[in-house]
Amino acid sequence: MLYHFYIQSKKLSSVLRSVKTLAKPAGARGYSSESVPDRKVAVLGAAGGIGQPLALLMKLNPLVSRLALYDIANTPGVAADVGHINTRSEVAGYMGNDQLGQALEDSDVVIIPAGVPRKPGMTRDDLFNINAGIVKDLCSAIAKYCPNAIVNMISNPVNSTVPIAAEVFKKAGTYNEKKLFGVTTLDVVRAKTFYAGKANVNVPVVGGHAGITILPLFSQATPKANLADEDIKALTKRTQDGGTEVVENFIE
Ligand SMILES: NC(=O)c1ccc[n+]([C@@H]2O[C@H](COP(=O)([O-])OP(=O)(O)OC[C@H]3O[C@@H](n4cnc5c(N)ncnc54)[C@H](O)[C@@H]3O)[C@@H](O)[C@H]2O)c1
Ligand SMILES: O=C(O)C[C@H](O)C(=O)O
Repeated sequence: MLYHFYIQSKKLSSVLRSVKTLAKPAGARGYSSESVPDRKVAVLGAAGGIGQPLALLMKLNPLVSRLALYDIANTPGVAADVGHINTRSEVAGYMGNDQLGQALEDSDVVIIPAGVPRKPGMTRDDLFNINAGIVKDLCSAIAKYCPNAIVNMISNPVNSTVPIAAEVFKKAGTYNEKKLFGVTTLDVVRAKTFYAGKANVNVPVVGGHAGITILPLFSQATPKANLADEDIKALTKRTQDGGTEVVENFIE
């Protein structure tokens, strides 16, 4: 899991750099004594299984200057813990709906792993009823407190939570298609690992983040391997079922 978020964190670095051009004029709110500008990242669902390692990785990211960790429980402890890491960013914990606005205010990037994860035997769609409501409420707050932020949706089912976020932002008049992302980097990482199991390969993955909507393009992979059709089918299936492979191996 940590490895996956390392990759996502690397991708996030380019998102954080692009914040400069997307969200504000260059140099705005920069520290006078530093060349690195002020960038606030908020993690919603920061005390969870994904939120905690993600908070750690954001704390290690030199592009982040302020890190807001929000959850409905346990964020004071998580924020104290992560705050002990001796990197540049200031960490603050926020807990409960009353503190959501403060957590989001001035955020350049919001990352959302809030909600329920699936258990063995469940599909991501089985999470819809609970997570749709959570995501809707969080996105309404984003539209109010940081309407210009880049939003990265991790909460499943990503294929549905991203459209929910889009509709909330459209209704609020804050929707920007260039600033709303579903985090599907795991699919790319899995495709690369199953293709070659090592660095320096590239496998494009298009589509969504569930079952057959995950479409790794092994025919376009580099370096080229001239795989047989059966091998491509098997690699595609393993990539599509990667999340299930992880979930089935977690025992309560
Ligand atoms: N997109 C991806 O690649 C990817 C990868 C892994 C997990 N996920 C999804 O991320 C979500 C979280 O997974 P997890 O393993 O961290 O679950 P978890 O249960 O360990 O953590 C979820 C956290 O969300 C918090 N939460 C619940 N309601 C909230 C609300 N209204 N506001 C703020 N926080 C709230 C909980 O208190 C908890 O700390 C799941 O939906 C899971 O399927 C997506
Ligand atoms: O599969 C899940 O439920 C979690 C995540 O979407 C994953 O792909 O690992």
